[in-house]
Parts: sequence; structure tokens; C-alpha cells
Amino acid sequence: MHSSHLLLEEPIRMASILEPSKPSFFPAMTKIVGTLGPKSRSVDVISGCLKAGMSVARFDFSWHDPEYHQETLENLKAAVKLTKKLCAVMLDTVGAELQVVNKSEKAISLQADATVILTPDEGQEASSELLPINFDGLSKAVKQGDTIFIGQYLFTGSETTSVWLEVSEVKGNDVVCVIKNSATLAGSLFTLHASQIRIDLPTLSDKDKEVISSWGVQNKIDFLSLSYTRHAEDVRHAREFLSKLGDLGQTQIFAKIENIEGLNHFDEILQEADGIILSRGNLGIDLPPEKVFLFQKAALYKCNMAGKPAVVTRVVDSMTDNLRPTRAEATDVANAVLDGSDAILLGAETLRGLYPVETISIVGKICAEAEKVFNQDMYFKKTVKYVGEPMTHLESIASSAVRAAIKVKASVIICFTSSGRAARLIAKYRPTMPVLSVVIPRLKTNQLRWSFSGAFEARQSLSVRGLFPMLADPRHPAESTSATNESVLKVALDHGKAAGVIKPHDRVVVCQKVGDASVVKIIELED
Ligand SMILES: Nc1ncnc2c1ncn2[C@@H]1O[C@H](COP(=O)(O)OP(=O)(O)O)[C@@H](O)[C@H]1O
Ligand SMILES: C=C(OP(=O)(O)O)C(=O)O
Ligand SMILES: [K+]
Ligand SMILES: [Mg+2]
Repeated sequence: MHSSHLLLEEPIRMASILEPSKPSFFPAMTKIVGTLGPKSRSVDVISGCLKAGMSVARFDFSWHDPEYHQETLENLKAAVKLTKKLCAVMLDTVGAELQVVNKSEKAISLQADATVILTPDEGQEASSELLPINFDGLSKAVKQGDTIFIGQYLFTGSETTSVWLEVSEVKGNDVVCVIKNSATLAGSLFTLHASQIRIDLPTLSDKDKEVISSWGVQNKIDFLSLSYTRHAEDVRHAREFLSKLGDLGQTQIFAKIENIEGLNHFDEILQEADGIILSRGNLGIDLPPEKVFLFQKAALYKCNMAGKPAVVTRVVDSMTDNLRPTRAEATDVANAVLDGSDAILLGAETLRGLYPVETISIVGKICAEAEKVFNQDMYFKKTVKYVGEPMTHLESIASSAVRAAIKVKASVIICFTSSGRAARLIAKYRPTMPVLSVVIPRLKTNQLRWSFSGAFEARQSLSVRGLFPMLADPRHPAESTSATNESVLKVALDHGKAAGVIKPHDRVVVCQKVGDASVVKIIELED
């Protein structure tokens, strides 16, 4: 990964582009979040996804019931055991999502230039003339000329399975629309996006709360993907809700920025959230096309400087039915990495696509290539400048560890951590080599029972670019005596060697506490 570094800012020997990449243990430093569904829920396919590099599994509760998702999750657990690859669990909420209900599941054919009525009467049958929706406030929110998109996987501009409507008239609670493109809507449920319109629905719906308190608690979800986050208050509210649900006090909240309202409150949302999902599916149609890249670059910069993971969605739509991405898609994935994203989120591609495993594999390969030309030096300087002086001790330790690792061409950085904070800070400086975060469990109590911390912290690092967790044995107490430090370090080195990331004579940078002092040390391995 870190060998053969090219710089795009300098002339590249053209023939070097064709040189095949050396195989490496980790498919990429950039993480892949896969949405699991109909085409990706058997132990077999999930195992394939894990081996191809998926490290976070997303369960989208807009679709299917908790029992269905539980079955998938049980298969994920079996696949994790089988492949020995860790995977975090992300629960994706429904939130303020407008939905069209198609009870009969008969395909609905819509013709360009014809009209169709959106009605809040959910008892009605969906047809080419009438589409029942789950929200009675739409007629008050929109006006003539507004744009609405409906589909299972919102409008890409080149498909015939989602439709673009223009509001022609509001009649009582109904909204009459002109159809702009011919399309066939197939399935039992479609989402509806009214461009640049405020939808007066709560960000955490009652159904979401019910699912989080049952399915979420039962499965100790690592991440809550908070759909349609529009204000910092949405995140605070979700945090307060989680804090009352036992273990879920440790669940990280990833705010999904899906519309202009979220974009306008981006800075305050970033302060409250643990991570950000750039939900380009919705946002990509809420924004004028020529502005999408600008949002992406600005948002990723802010996330990077805040040291919070950023996830980019909707990269290879066409791979839902094809084995190869389009040229534009392939380039887009690489650019997301160069722009600084931590992870790529796959939606329809893994959920209902024909090639979930191949998609993950190709996206991982593109990410790995882009990482090789990521200008770490420039990024490092930018980050140090942004942080300013005086730095906190830990920030200074973390940045020094990365600097040292690059200078001595270390093969990995090993970071001891309990809360995960130190490892995240190292990752913030985007080292060119993987960071093994050795999570040391801590004994903790909630007044009812004693338990070990660490599992959440380890799995949560699976969303951060460059971080690869290892949970230490709870018999290694968190109190750092030099004897335990040494024995855990030996375990970590053995783990790295067995995995093939560390080889004889490699240099390794270690970040740990010795007594009261945080230290960065460089060790040179024997054989
Ligand atoms: N159990 C441990 N043993 C040795 N060093 C540790 C341990 N936990 C954290 N460190 C080191 O302590 C410093 C603070 O790290 P941080 O992740 O903030 O710790 P904490 O988990 O206590 O919040 C870092 O240098 C980190 O490598
Ligand atoms: C990922 C997105 O949303 P959803 O949860 O609807 O797939 C998106 O809008 O990009
Ligand atoms: K959703
Ligand atoms: Mg969305």
C-alpha cells in the first residue's frame, strides 16, 4: 500500500500506470460499508463480501421488518466466524422519508407528459394515475413548478426505474404532477424526494425508536445512521435517546446529510455527530448537478480536520446490474478517496444488485490505487496547520507517530488504546501504512453489572480509513505496567506477522503509555 508512492503533482512515467499492484493483506485502507438485503443475506454471499473487504454492514430499516434483518444478522455473525473478518453493524433509520405504498406490488407504468396524482390516502391502490403516500402535509409544502423524484433507488438520470415529476397543481390534500420521463416503478415501496422542500416529519420516527429499542439493543449496534439529519438538535436528540438504552450509550451516531437543510447546518451537525454520511442519493438531486462536487470536497475537508469519519454514498449505481462500473463511476470512487473520504457506502449495489461481492472487490481495488497517489505530505502539513499551536499532548504524539512511521518507512503503526481516541487521532493524519489499533479492554460497571469495554471501540474503528482493530485479551488489564505492555505488544506483533502485514526486519512504530508518559517508539524486528 505504502510502497511505490507516486505523486499526481509530479510527472508520472506513463508506463508505471500499467504496473500491476503488489497484493497486500488489507484490500484497501478506505473502508467499505455494504447494505445487506435480498441479494446479500446468505452466509455464503456475506462471507464473500467480508473477504472482498466489507467491514461495516448496514441494515436499512426503510425496507423489511426486524425479523428479516435479524435473520440476515445471524448469517452475518456466522460469516464473521467463518472468515475471521470483523464487521461492525450499522442500523439505518427511516427518518423523515416520504414513501409511496404499492400494496398490490403490481408494476406501475408512468408515461412522459401524462399526469399523476399524489394523495395522502394510504388506503388507495397505487396506479398509473394515482400514487398514495405516507405524509399528509405534502400539498402544503409544495407549489406549482416544484420537482419531485420517486423510485426504489432515487433518480440517476439514466434509468427507467425512477421517475421525475413536476408539480402542476395542488388540489386540497392532493398534489397533481406532470411526468417528465417514462418509467416503470416495480416493488411494494418507493421513496419520494421533494427537491429543496422542508418536510415536517421527525428525524427519529416512532417506528425508528421502536426498532432501535428492540433490534438495536438486542444486537448492540455499533453505528446509528441517522437519515435526513437536518439540525444539530436531531443528533442531540438521538444521543439522548440512545443514552437511556444501556449499551447503546456507546453507539456512534453518523449523521446523514441528504438535503439542503442538512447542508446549511453542516458545521453544527459535524460538532455533535461522531461521523458523517454524505448521502449523495438524495442530496445529489436536491443540489444543482454542478454543485455536487463542491459540497463533497468542502464536507470531506471539514470532516478530515475534525478527525471524524466521512462516508460517501452512491458511487457505482450501474454495477447493480453490471460487472463493470462506468468510467465516470470508476473515476468518482478514486476522487472520493483523494478528496479524503474514510469509507464508501454501497446501497442498491449490494442490497439488490446482481454482483455484491464483485462490486465490493472492484471498489476496494480503485480505493487502493487512489490511496497510492494520495498526497500524504501535503495533507499532513494542512492538518498540522489547521490544528495550530499549542497542540494537545495526544495530538502531538499522534502526529509525531505518523511522521516517524513515514520517515523510517515503518510497515505498520501499532497504537494501544482503550477509548479508541489515540488510534482515531493517528488515523486523522492519514498515515500511508495501516494502523493496528490494539484495544485494551477496561473493566467497567453501570451499577448493575460489571463488564469489559472494548468491543464497541474495536468495531467502531472499522469505519475509519487506515484503522485495523485488534481486541486484546481481557486478562490484560488496562493498567499499563511495562510487563503487560510488552506482552500485549508481542501479541500484536504476532498477530501482524500471522496476518502478513509485518515481516522480518520490518520497522514498526508503537504508540503507548509507559507509566504516566505517552511514548512513541520505533522498533526494528529481527526474524
Ligand atoms: N492500556 C494501555 N496500555 C498502554 N498504553 C495505552 C493504553 N491505553 C491507551 N494507551 C496510550 O495512552 C495514550 C492515550 O490514549 P487514549 O486512546 O486517549 O487512551 P484512553 O483509551 O485512556 O482514552 C496513548 O499514547 C495511547 O497509546
Ligand atoms: C444512502 C442514501 O440513502 P438511503 O439510505 O435511502 O439508501 C443516499 O441518499 O445516498
Ligand atoms: K433508510
Ligand atoms: Mg437517502
